[in-house]
Amino acid sequence: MHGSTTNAYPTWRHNEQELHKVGEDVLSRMPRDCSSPAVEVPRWQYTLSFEKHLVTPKIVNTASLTPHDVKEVRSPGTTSKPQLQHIKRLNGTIEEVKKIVTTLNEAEVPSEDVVEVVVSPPYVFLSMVKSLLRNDFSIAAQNCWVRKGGAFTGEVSAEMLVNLGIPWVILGHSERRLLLNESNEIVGDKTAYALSQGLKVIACVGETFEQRESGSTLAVVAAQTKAIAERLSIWSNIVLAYEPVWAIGTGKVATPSQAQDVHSELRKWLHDNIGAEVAASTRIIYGGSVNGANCKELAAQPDVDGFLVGGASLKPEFIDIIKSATVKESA
Ligand SMILES: O=C[C@H](O)COP(=O)(O)O
Repeated sequence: MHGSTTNAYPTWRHNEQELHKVGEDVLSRMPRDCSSPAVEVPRWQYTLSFEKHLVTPKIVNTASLTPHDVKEVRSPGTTSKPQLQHIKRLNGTIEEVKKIVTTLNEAEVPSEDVVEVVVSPPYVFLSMVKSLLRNDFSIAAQNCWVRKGGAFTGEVSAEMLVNLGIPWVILGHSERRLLLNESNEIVGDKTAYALSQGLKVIACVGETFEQRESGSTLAVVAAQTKAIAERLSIWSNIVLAYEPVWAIGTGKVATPSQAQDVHSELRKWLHDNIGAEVAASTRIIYGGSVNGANCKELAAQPDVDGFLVGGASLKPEFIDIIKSATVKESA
């Protein structure tokens, strides 16, 4: 669907000319702003991100793993079970990661048919977490290469994640969009390729503070979503994560109304541009300063299907966040 760019990324064996072509292609698509989109999954999803103390999804810092995100997602009217994903950024040590996993393993949380929990540690901890984590929780990587693996030193391919038995990958997080210049198109390409290899994707979208202030929030998330949607034909393995950049790690959580408004518009966009079934079945989770105190009210919003949690996932309150998946059921 990308025409000339479809085969622009060589595989293992390529020559210098091919590499140069890839580099030019990537650079030519680097964004000058930060508008981007996201994806889908079953109803409820919780993503725990150990940003500074834990181990999972995102690669953030190296020294300390902090539980960065716990997300709960529930999509209205879907048969799919909740999904909880635990994401950790680039922080942490082996000891810290083990401690977090132990806490998760000992936690009493709703059953798998109520909430799906996904833990996302940095690459280097994926195998360890996979071997230690309870079987009813899943694992996600925090990123993967845009195309088939090859001579791209330092990158990790979707094929490698599949080979490791990692079922999920988070793509398009605002930190990668903003700090590493990942454009909407690159995020869309990454999503399509990861899905083609059998990975399930949590695709992140969200506006900056300036974009919200200028009234372009919906246009930004729609453009981000469109760049993903136009590269997909099947939506069963995608979860969309709405993460307003201004709320990530700031303590300034979106109000339930703000979150619901954007989630509702994203679902409407899916309905109008993809179809009613995809709109109803795609989980749209919220991320950005979710904690034990605000999770229930957010989870009660009709179009909030789970959370992508960062900082709070390092604390005991992340269990409360997971449990908020039951809020709608008891309403
Ligand atoms: O990956 C996690 C999200 O970016 C949210 O992070 P946060 O819960 O620390 O704001």
